[in-house]
Amino acid sequence: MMEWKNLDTLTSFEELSKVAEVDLTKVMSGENGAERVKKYSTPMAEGLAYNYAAKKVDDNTLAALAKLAEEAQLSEKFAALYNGEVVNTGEKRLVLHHMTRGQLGDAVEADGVDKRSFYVEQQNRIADFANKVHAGEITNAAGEKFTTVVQIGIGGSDLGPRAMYLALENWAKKNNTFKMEAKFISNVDPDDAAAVLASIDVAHSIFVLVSKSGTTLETLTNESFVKDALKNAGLDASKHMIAVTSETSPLAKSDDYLAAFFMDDYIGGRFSSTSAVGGAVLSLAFGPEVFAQFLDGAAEEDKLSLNKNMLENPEMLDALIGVYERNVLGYPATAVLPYSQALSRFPAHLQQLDMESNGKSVNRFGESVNYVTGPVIFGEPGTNGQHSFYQLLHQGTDIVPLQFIGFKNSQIGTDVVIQDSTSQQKLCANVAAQIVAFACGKADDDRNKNFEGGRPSSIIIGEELNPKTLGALLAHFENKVMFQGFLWNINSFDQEGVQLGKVLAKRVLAHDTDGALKVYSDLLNI
Ligand SMILES: O=P(O)(O)OC[C@H]1O[C@](O)(CO)[C@@H](O)[C@@H]1O
Repeated sequence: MMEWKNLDTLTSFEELSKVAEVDLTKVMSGENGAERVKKYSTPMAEGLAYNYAAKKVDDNTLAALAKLAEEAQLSEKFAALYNGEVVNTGEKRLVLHHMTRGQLGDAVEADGVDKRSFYVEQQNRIADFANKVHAGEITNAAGEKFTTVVQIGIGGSDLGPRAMYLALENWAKKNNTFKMEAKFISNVDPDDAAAVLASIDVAHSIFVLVSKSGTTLETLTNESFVKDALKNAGLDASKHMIAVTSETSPLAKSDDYLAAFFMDDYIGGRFSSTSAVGGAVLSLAFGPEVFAQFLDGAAEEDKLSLNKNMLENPEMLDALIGVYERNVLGYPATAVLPYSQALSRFPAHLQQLDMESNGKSVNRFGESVNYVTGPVIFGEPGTNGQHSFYQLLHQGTDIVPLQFIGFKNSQIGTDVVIQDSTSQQKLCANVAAQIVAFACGKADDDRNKNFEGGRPSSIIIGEELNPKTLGALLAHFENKVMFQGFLWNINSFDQEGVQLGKVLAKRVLAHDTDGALKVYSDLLNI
């Protein structure tokens, strides 16, 4: 029988906290280190590998983590999720984003339809629409082709799709699948929309309004901003806009759009990159085949997440090690450090994915938990981060676990040899150096120059960032976050914590304020 229990009630968690802490400075030095790097690695989909040699684990820790995975019933809970149980208890919803890229278990019927068929139908509709735009069958009023796609959305309706677009932009150009440039408007700051509009040719732009709820203030404001700009340019806004929303949202039945594509309430915003939310902009930008490859990569990684053997399930393993670091070793944050410029917005996407999902202090039954949950997530691409916040990571008073991502090859392939190495080699040399520097440190009599070491990291390594490896990478983190939510016994699929600020902002705009809120409103001239 499946039981949802708090982490601190599990015997295996108690046992885990008694396992001796691994001293990375010892185990990662010399031949020991070489052996560990070869041993502590597990294959991911699409030729990626999750290497955890520089984590504070050994066979004893791993055995304790495996027991924890079993007692917490991680595989059973994942099965309950993809087989259509109401796992999102807060909102009383199913959680079906995996179905946008495959069928992991039973067919799930909801709202009177088979959900997998529904998501595939939307993908097909988007593919057909994108193909017609690329072929010049759907054009602007003057019969000219659209050249630019602009996504209007915020949170999950922006971060994932934007990060994925940037991740594949240069790959698509190099592989001759680049169809249209994409831009994104998210912030309600008027300078965001104004700057994007000033940078494009509106007459040849198609706008994708993305809002699952159809009620998000920022997105509706930016829609009006864009419609105004189109009107001022003498254009019919409804001929330049499509919508991605849920069938129950106010946008669904509007005549304001050329077409509407649907997702539903069973796909959380931050888990929506593989739904129509990412599908529309990515299919328009790179073609539906590229989007399909991205889905294939995610589907392959999802299959690995089914593995009951933790050592062959990179997502479960990553999640368990993260919980060990957070709840036993007491580390407060996690840095995501892709050594790939194309992944420049990937950490921002993971921030929402992880922190909006697992930033909770009550369990799935609404009771307070007596342990810490989701860590603070931040990150920047390497090597830029090295010249910014790595000082604190190497010598600061907090230990921050690190998640490196690196690829053997660049996407564009243009490179230069300076001092006997290419830029790509320099990039990769840096990530290798950082892992060892963080783990082993370096003793120095001058305390200011001393590196304690013992700072854990993992790395996901691949040949190249392409649609399939990107899909696998995305699914890895989505599933990791989900497994951690199961371990903490929290609901990773709602986000009540964003509501209070929205309510107060409405009061400010309605001039219904007193006390501190009134004074801040006056100071900001509202
Ligand atoms: O797609 P929507 O409904 O506009 O929501 C956008 C974002 O707003 C949030 O609900 C938070 O306010 C996110 O979870 C979501 O990704």
